Amino acid sequence: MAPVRHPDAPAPGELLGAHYDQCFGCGGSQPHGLHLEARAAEGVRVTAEFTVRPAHQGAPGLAHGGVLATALDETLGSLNWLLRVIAVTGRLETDFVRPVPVDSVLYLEAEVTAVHHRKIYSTAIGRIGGPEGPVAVRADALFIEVKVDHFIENGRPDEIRAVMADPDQIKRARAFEVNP
Ligand SMILES: CCCCCCCC(=O)SCCNC(=O)CCNC(=O)[C@H](O)C(C)(C)COP(=O)(O)OP(=O)(O)OC[C@H]1O[C@@H](n2cnc3c(N)ncnc32)[C@H](O)[C@@H]1OP(=O)(O)O
Repeated sequence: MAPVRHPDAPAPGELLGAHYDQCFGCGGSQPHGLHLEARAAEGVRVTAEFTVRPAHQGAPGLAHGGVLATALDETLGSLNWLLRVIAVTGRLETDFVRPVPVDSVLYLEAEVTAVHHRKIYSTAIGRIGGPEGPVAVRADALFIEVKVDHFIENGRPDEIRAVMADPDQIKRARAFEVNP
């Protein structure tokens, strides 16, 4: 089935903000994290930006492939907020097309292509420098819808309790959006 944008999804252009401040992909409290910023786009699409820092190197002066896969995973994961579905990555298939130098901005675009029961199919592309830049990475992903119990049963109790104690209801909901 074609994906359906939730009526309460953030408006196109709106920054999604971090879903969890300890998230390695988007959280502000991870000094070496990606600090990726995703923005809602039209339909079930997002755009995102991530600046490659020295802490993200694999080879000298170049981004680590696993870090780039994280940027793709994080961007693809943020699509689920537009569907308002709690889901985790089941499969992430990545093409590394071109090396990404430290200090460059990776500009990402992602969209949900189809939904089948609990399965959410999505795709993403990352370009160096901006929307017209050369393609550096691509990914196709399968996210699987889960209940919040997935996190409560599998996560560490201390972190779960800390999130549940947050008086901010939106923050509580978003922490479990994908990966606490
Ligand atoms: C905004 C924030 C962005 C953050 C982005 C970060 C996102 C993440 O990184 S999440 C963390 C990484 N992912 C995980 O930890 C998930 C670990 N895996 C799991 O917990 C489980 O395997 C889980 C929940 C994915 C699936 O388990 P379960 O709920 O038992 O589902 P299961 O019945 O096996 O599968 C459901 C369907 O998905 C399919 N499926 C499951 N896994 C896969 C896979 N890897 N490849 C292909 N198909 C799969 C199954 O075949 C099945 O299909 P169908 O309904 O057609 O028979």
